[in-house]
Amino acid sequence: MITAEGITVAYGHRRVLDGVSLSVARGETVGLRGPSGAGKSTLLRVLALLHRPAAGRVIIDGTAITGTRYAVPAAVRTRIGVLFQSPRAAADPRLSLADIIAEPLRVAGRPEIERRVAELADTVGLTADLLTRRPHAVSDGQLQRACLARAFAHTPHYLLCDEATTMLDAATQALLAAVITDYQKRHDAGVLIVTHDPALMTRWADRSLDLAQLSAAGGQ
Ligand SMILES: Nc1ncnc2c1ncn2[C@@H]1O[C@H](COP(=O)(O)OP(=O)(O)OP(=O)(O)O)[C@@H](O)[C@H]1O
Repeated sequence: MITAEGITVAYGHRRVLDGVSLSVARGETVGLRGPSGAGKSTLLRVLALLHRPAAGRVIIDGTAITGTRYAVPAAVRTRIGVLFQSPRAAADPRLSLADIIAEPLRVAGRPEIERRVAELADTVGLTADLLTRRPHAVSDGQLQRACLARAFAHTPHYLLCDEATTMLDAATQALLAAVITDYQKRHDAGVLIVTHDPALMTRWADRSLDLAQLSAAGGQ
């Protein structure tokens, strides 16, 4: 299980999250909603160990985490995969799609990177001809698939999706959701989706949470 416990975050003097708690178990899909600016992305970044909260902690499979990013042991850090809203902002425009997918494998010094990239590309439905292209030469949907393959690189226990299908057409959105659901079934992964789309939330999430109800008084 991945748990946020009493998370408080302030940017300058402005408190964005105030003692927020939530948990996502392996195998379940949790939807997180809330008005724009409520702090959904901020909470997701805290859970992804990208942002250190002013108070509270993240607990992953029973281990309380101290620190963020590379200060967290790789064995724990790699249990989390993240997919952001904009693949263009999340991918280096100078790299080929193959290199984008390979990034986390190279950082970890993994062997047989080419084989693993081909396997990951296959998982998300990217054909070999697309892998040599750079982001400007593929669609948003294709690039988001590469970002999803990258998120799967270390076979995470938890996948955090921040409005990850918002800018895609309905068909591509459904395809990505199917890929994620299939991954979830195969690996018993916990999935957290942040979305403004009530239909998507109903279709996809096992349960949905309203960020406004997760702070100190009503954490769950
Ligand atoms: N790095 C930052 N520095 C300063 N303020 C920030 C930063 N990141 C976010 N904020 C502010 O914190 C508040 C919460 O932002 P956040 O993106 O977490 O909300 P959100 O619920 O995800 O919004 P949206 O649904 O519009 O994406 C917003 O007012 C935002 O402007």
